[in-house]
Amino acid sequence: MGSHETEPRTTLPTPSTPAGCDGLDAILARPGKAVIALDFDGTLAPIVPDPEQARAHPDAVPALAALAPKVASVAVITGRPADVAVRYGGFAGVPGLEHLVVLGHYGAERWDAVSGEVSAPAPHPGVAAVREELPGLLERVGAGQGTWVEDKGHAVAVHTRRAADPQAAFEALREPLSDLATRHGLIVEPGRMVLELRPPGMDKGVALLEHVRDLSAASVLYAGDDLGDLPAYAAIDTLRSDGTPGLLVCSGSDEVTELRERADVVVPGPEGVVDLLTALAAHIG
Ligand SMILES: O=P(O)(O)OC[C@H]1O[C@H](O[C@H]2O[C@H](CO)[C@@H](O)[C@H](O)[C@H]2O)[C@H](O)[C@@H](O)[C@@H]1O
Repeated sequence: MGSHETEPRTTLPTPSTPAGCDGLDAILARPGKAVIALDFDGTLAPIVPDPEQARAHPDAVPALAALAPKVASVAVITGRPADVAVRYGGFAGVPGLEHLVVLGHYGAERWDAVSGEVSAPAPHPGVAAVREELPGLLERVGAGQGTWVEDKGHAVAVHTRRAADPQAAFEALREPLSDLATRHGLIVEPGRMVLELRPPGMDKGVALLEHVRDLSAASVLYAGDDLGDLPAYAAIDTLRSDGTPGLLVCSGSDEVTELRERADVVVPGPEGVVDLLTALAAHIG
């Protein structure tokens, strides 16, 4: 269900694993010590063909705002630049989200609602070099119409969703883009019909671990939909083995199966994520 129905769903799903049950129990037992962390595209925002048109699900911000005052922290951890996620999410100046944190560029950037400021690392020189070489490379490999370059400042992403055959275009670009990234000290981050060339050294797992440990949180929920979320899933494994329970949520799609297989709870896309957040807030009371 979603925005078209009048009653919000308040039934919490039963996690499919004992560890997931422990995670959910721990969040409900001591919500004030829980971190709720979520990816943006595909999790809070429905996937759309044009990345510049992505926006948070209309019920996402109200759901986050209802939950945030009841938990230790709500954080959005995204591959987007932090300021872009804040804009597309509509996260700034929202009552209830005064302490929201957005960790952008896979955790390399941080936006705090408290200050409204973004802290960002120095640019990696490889990004400028890649930006320069990319048009020539795309022409040489015959990347067709519909292949689109998103300049993210600290990274460059090549999208194929709008190509005639998105998956074939994605596969054809994998190797040449990997070579280009390697030559300039970058890595390739594959995602849903996107290959991103970005600096190494940070991922959503590192970002999530730091955030949870900074807050001395006692439990954590992470929701994601794409390959770039797998390090955050691994971070939850680490936290669990250190005695901090966690809940792995997959915002399900047909495009990525890896998360679905590892998740404790699978929900049907951003609409299902919103329902879960709403149910959590209702259960915390
Ligand atoms: O970490 P995320 O918040 O999930 O960001 C990952 C990438 O998301 C965006 O691309 C994806 O969403 C687009 C809009 O729905 C879609 O068109 C595209 O196919 C998806 O891959 C974004 O454009 C990238 O910069 C992010 O890295």
